[in-house]
Amino acid sequence: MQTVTDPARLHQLVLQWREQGFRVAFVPTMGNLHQGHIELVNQARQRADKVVSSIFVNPMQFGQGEDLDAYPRTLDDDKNKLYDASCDLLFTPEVELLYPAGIGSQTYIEVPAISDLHCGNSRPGHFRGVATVVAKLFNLVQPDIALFGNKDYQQLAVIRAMVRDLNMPVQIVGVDTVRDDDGLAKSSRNGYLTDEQRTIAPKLKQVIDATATAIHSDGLAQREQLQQQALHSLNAYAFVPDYFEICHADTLQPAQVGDNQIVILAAAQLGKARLIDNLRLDLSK
Ligand SMILES: Nc1ncnc2c1ncn2[C@@H]1O[C@H](COP(=O)(O)OP(=O)(O)OP(=O)(O)O)[C@@H](O)[C@H]1O
Ligand SMILES: CC(C)(CO)[C@@H](O)C(=O)[O-]
Ligand code: BAL
Repeated sequence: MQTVTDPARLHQLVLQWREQGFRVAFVPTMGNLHQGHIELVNQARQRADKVVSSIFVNPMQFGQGEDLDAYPRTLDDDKNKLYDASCDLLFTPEVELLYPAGIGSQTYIEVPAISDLHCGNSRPGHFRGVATVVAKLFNLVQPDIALFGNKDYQQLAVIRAMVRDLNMPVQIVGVDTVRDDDGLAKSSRNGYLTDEQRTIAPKLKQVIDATATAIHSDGLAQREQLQQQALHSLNAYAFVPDYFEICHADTLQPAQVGDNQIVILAAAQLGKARLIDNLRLDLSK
């Protein structure tokens, strides 16, 4: 596996592959890799001849007071994991090389409507930062396909909308959430949890599952009450919930009676960790 820090060198290498007719898959990450990331690389490996991954803690998607400085940086360990997963090329740019104009002067991409909801409401400018860096990375890597986790459901929706609206020639693939045995979605930020908080953390998924069971038996007429109950349960378990919303799976707007494609989206603070999780439901079945 080759590691490249210079964007121009990365571009040169992938262009050579393209000239040779190789199909290129891309897995962007912020590092501190876990089995969720490795599943993205494994799926990329199955779908392409060459796999490129990036590790870049993107300052543009972090707000004031968020954990940009504290975000875990474990590059040597990450490189070993990517090597073991047969990644071909790792891109680890410096901030100054990826944002030569400076972040404040950088041309940006704003995906309207969907970026302002849920996580975007709590983290203003977050999805502008995500969409912009992903577009920059796509331009450098020029992948045939790019893989993202369904755990970051809204992020995936923002990226799909960007690719559609800007006619980007890349296929976006969503990969199912990899979980610990007790159901907690693997996340780099789980490392912020104390031992006691780690025992509480799986309750987030349990509350989502209980809400799904209620929707399957009673439908969506009680949507707001179900949301309130879920928030109440999370509070009782010592989370500080950010949002718990039962939404249409595509628009991410509040689900209406009669909608079949549903997603339950939740975010909650537990100690220093902001945890997110979600569940897709198909009510037509
Ligand atoms: N448990 C998981 N299963 C599958 N994919 C995941 C999982 N966690 C993260 N991913 C995906 O990995 C990619 C990189 O995510 P990122 O590096 O931010 O990791 P993360 O664990 O989500 O960290 P964070 O705590 O910052 O949210 C994204 O596409 C994300 O959706
Ligand atoms: C997609 C991404 C790599 C963009 O910085 C990041 O938001 C992430 O790791 O999910
Ligand atoms: N996985 C999403 C990246 C972030 O929280 O900034």
